[in-house]
Amino acid sequence: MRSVLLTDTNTFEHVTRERPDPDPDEALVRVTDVGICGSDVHYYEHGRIGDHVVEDPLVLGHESAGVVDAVGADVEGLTAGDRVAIEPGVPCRRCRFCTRGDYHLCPDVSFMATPPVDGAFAEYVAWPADYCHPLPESVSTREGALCEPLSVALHAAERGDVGVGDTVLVTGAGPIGLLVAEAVRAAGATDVVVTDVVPEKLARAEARGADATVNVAEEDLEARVRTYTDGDGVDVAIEASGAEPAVAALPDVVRRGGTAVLVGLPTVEEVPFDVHAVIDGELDVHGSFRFENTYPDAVSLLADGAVDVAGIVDFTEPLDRLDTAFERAQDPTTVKGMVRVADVGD
Ligand SMILES: NC(=O)c1ccc[n+]([C@@H]2O[C@H](COP(=O)([O-])OP(=O)(O)OC[C@H]3O[C@@H](n4cnc5c(N)ncnc54)[C@H](O)[C@@H]3O)[C@@H](O)[C@H]2O)c1
Ligand SMILES: C[C@@H](O)[C@H](N)C(=O)O
Repeated sequence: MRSVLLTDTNTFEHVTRERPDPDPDEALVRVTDVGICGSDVHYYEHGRIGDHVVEDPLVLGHESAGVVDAVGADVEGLTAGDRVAIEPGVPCRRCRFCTRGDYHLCPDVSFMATPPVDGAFAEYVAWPADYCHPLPESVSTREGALCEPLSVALHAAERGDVGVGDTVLVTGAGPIGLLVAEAVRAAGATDVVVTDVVPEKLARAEARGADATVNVAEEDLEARVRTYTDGDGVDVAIEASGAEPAVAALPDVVRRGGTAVLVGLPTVEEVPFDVHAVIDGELDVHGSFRFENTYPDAVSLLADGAVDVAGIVDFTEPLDRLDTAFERAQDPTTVKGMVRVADVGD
């Protein structure tokens, strides 16, 4: 089967590999669609993310979907021909985090495209069948692949305990921020304010229904938020940029008793944070890491038309042009690039 390896920084090698045989509990999936995540681009450019270092050739891509080709002997409920979204993180299923339901916090999770676990820029993937989520007819395989960033967003909205009538600030209008805006809307938020520093990204947020946008390169965020909320601050702020000023601003823009959620990963070691404001205002500050049990909800929301993921896509390239796809993904105005691996999906 065709597969693409990251063999060095900025270097993909197209190779032919043995098609994997599914284990008894696995499905063999013919991959159709893979989204390019910022983390894929980071590994491509730098060969590492923090302590995760690409030491051996690695297949990137963890936002994927496809069509089941075959299943292992013990698999029930999935058959060849089923279209599935592939959940990329499989935990150990035994540790205290797994057994108490927080499987995304499992320290031994195998996460696609995180060294040494191969991802989905390949014709076939063998993956535990219970982490392959069937798609109804109304949900395309492209949308199935984007259940991954949507899951990050749904988990963040849940961590923020976003409820009906809330005013939510989303900092960063990349794929995660735009999908957080969708997720909080689905959770009942009635006012969604989105920030960025790139005008094209803010235009995307506006076109997708943001109630207000703030270009924080030009405007004072705290002043805009105070004006928008009659001086109170927002009920929930979800940080989805990783930018140090956006993280540092959280205590200034959340109302007393409100919630701040940290999704974006700062690239600097330390970020100043006003702890006094957190204590004085009794703010809840929550981290949000990947997701758990979100795929069924993501699929249902897509089937109901309650969220839009396909609209964040800027371009689709075939697997043969993976280098071009990664170059296009690095354009600061790009939100999401997709790779079409096989034309058997929809
Ligand atoms: N916690 C998790 O599980 C998880 C999962 C996926 C991604 N992430 C992280 O979430 C962040 C967002 O991911 P993404 O794929 O959308 O990234 P992205 O880089 O595509 O988008 C980030 C956006 O933030 C904007 N930005 C830059 N400075 C800003 C500022 N000061 N204020 C507001 N916006 C600003 C950028 O212009 C960009 O549009 C990244 O840091 C990523 O590493 C975390
Ligand atoms: C969650 C996922 O999208 C992210 N890139 C990670 O590896 O954690």
